[in-house]
Amino acid sequence: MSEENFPHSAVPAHDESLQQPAAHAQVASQITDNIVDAEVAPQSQGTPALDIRSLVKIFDQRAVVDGINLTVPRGSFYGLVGRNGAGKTTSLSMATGMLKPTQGQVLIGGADIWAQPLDAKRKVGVLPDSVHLFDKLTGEQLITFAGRLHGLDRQTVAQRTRDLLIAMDLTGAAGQQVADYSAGMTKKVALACAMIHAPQLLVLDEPFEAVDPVSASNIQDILRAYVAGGGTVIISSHVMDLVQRLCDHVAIMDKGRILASGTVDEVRAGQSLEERFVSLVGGRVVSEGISWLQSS
Ligand SMILES: Nc1ncnc2c1ncn2[C@@H]1O[C@H](COP(=O)(O)OP(=O)(O)OP(=O)(O)O)[C@@H](O)[C@H]1O
Repeated sequence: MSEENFPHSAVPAHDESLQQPAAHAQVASQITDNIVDAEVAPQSQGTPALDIRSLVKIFDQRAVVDGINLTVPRGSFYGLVGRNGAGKTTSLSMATGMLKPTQGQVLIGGADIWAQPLDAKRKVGVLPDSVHLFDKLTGEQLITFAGRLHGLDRQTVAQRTRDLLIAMDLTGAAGQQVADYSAGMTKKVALACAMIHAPQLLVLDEPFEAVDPVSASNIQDILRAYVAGGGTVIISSHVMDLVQRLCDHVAIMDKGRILASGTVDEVRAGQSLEERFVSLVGGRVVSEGISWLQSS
């Protein structure tokens, strides 16, 4: 995504009207409308946004990611679903250069994440699973810091920080230390940091976990518009309804392997995604409950 095309709705951060929910919703939708990237769209037929080839991670002599292949087309909204411990976070950590694979290759927009890390990392924004932030900074300082780390000039960073604070409904907490944020607010400020350099690809590990429904809807609107403008999003989630509603592609992962991948309609094959997931992955426990848990 071109930096110039990132939203620049020049709404002052201290505009009191932003404290009103309706005004906030209006501004958020204005920002959403603006996250349309004219430069990314024409390339959407070319190189995949993310190409994972024969990726393996061995921990303690156990392959927790066992030779996965995944091609994420540009302009797609891709869901990666799996049970706890399936290997989603490990895969996404390797895909974004945070964890060295035992074997395999990852290309981001054609750039090898290990051989051309600067080129590849410029193209991607990452929301990791467990977020370690400089939490003595305020939310505004943290987003600004992320923008400056990406080499953006001060004015651009200031505009984008303001836009992102509004979009994430964090203007009221902009001056508060991140250490004092709730889990959902921390997730949102981390998401803002992942987006500030207007990457071509967003890799988001459980982006809606702990986020309130209003903020989740606002973030979903932003991500949909980003994809409509040619950006690519990959999210991991356990929530099948969300993935079925939000994503156009999905991969089902279990025990370090991809069991099915493709468009959501292809993968669910006439069933709901949840039914398809359970039928592929199995693991439903048939029991009569825990006897000692019954009230006497
Ligand atoms: N650093 C590590 N050392 C050893 N084992 C690890 C390490 N990190 C992850 N694992 C193991 O790898 C497997 C996959 O973990 P991972 O976090 O990728 O799963 P996940 O699909 O993201 O799970 P969840 O949905 O619960 O977040 C698990 O069995 C986990 O215990």
